[in-house]
Amino acid sequence: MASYSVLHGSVALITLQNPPVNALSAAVRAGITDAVQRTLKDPQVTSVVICGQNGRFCGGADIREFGGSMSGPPLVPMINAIEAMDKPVVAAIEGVALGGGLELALGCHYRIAHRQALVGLPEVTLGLLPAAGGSQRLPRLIGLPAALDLITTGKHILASEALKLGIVDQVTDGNALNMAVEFARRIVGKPLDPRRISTLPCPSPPDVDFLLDRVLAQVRKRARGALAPVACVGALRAAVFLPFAQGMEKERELMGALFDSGQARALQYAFFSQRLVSQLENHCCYWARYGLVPRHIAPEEILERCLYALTNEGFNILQDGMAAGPEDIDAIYVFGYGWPRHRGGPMFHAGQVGLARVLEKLEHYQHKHPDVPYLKPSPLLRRLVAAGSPAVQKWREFLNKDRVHSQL
Ligand SMILES: CC/C=C\CC(=O)SCCNC(=O)CCNC(=O)[C@H](O)C(C)(C)COP(=O)(O)OP(=O)(O)OC[C@H]1O[C@@H](n2cnc3c(N)ncnc32)[C@H](O)[C@@H]1OP(=O)(O)O
Repeated sequence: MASYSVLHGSVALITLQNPPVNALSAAVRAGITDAVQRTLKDPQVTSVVICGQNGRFCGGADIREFGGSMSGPPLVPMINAIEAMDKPVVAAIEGVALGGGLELALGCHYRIAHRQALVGLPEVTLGLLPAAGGSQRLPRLIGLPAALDLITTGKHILASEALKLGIVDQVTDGNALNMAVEFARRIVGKPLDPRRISTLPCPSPPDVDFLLDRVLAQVRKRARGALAPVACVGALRAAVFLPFAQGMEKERELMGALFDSGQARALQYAFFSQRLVSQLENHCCYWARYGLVPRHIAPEEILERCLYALTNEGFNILQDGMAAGPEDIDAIYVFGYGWPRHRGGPMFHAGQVGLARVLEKLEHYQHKHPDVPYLKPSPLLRRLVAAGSPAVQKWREFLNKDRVHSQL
């Protein structure tokens, strides 16, 4: 939800309330929409400040809502309505203004931030793009090159850097909310048209096509096969070449294609699983509460059982002749499945770890879990170890010999 109060008899304060990061859930969007209506109707109110509860402006759209059907007022018309207000609206940014949170702030006429606050449009890291007007407003505010950098990387930057880029208007080491309220009182009566970012032209360099093509090539190389960074460049291209309303249409169309993609679902799953893992401690408390003694599982055990079973299956695939050599399997993992390039691929990595060690581990886990077939060491792995664990480049010699024998 969002609370509404009036300070000094004339400054409406809208406070986002959805701990811990004041994400823009349906209830928060409804609260903001109601509060905006109240400020419009209240003749005593001459300016508005939007802030977040507990020193955090807003962590963006509520990612947990993405899985279900959307309810409540949509974000885009809500932000457009704020920008269109004829009373100045100031965002008081403390803690974070990320994703939809920054997009909300970009719909305000001014942005005042605490120096340590973090701002950014990290949607790309969730397989999305900033589709609440962020891809159209940010380049109009700070120019195409800087917007391309922020939106295609999704990085968070400090408010002090955001000030240099022109994203925020003022930073303070003190209380950003107090400063925003004082600022809001002072600017009453100043023209608002130049502060409505959607009405501004999008400043772009003369070699704009060259720049967009170069960034597109870079993002394709950096995140092979990822859809979101490419869509982000497409949305920014629209910001340069189309009027705001048509750019918003393009932003919506591109977001539609991303939203239901397996990539977006996978990245959002990864976001929550990363946080769940860090709550492992709490799971221990849960066990203790019910008087259960959990079996201690070291992180290495989880890693080794997954990794060595994968490698083991690679040896079986090689032996069956389904892949010509270990390089085929490694290339699939590095270029198709994001295996860290600096580890060469699962088969190369097995060689680095030591084939004898991989075999020993598989035997150990097979002994503990005899019902798991993937842990039964591959005959090829055994033969390679017996032959003194040759380097990965030599494995083909063993394979060819095996395959000739098996065809006789
Ligand atoms: C039309 C579409 C428009 C816009 C699209 C978007 O806005 S997509 C969302 C963009 N925002 C983000 O990607 C920010 C994601 N959050 C973070 O990066 C961090 O959580 C943050 C805000 C920097 C805070 O970090 P911190 O380390 O302090 O906390 P933690 O990450 O552990 O998060 C605390 C709990 O909050 C939950 N959470 C965070 N952000 C969101 C969110 N946007 N929606 C829903 N929930 C969010 C997080 O899961 C943690 O929950 P818990 O149950 O405690 O594990």
